Amino acid sequence: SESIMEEIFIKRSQQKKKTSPLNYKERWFVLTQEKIAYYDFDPEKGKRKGLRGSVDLEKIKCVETVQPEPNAPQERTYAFQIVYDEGPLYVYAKNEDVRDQWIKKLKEMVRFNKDLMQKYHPCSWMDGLWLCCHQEVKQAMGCKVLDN
Ligand SMILES: O=C1Cc2cc(OC(F)(F)F)ccc2N1
Repeated sequence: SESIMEEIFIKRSQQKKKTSPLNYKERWFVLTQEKIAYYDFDPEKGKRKGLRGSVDLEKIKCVETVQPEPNAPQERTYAFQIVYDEGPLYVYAKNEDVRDQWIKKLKEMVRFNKDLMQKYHPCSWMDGLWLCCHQEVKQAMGCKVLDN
């Protein structure tokens, strides 16, 4: 189905091993009724290229802001997390307004999902541990209660 929102975000790769380097790539994100997908794109032509991945909205368990990583560069200030059954995904917006628009819309679209999280991690998973609570199990229950 047609797109609801589109945006260029930086995304953080999933770090398979705590010793493997993290990398950050600019991707073209497209939100539709059933999924959030991201693509490679040509910045010169402003053209979308290949699909790189997607997450079905029904698999999402949490969409929240996340604290910037320690010493994050300015382009990774406005961070948010999309948590699904395979773990957390980190996305960085160019400003607070764009980030908050996407979080608001994603929350609205997943509000009836089953197994939504009641607690989340306010900091990211990095190098084998949660930077908020220092638990070393990626599936560890969130350490902060979600209000409202
Ligand atoms: O390795 C990956 C794959 C990925 C996808 C993504 O955005 C989402 F949710 F798929 F739309 C955000 C971050 C990452 N990191």
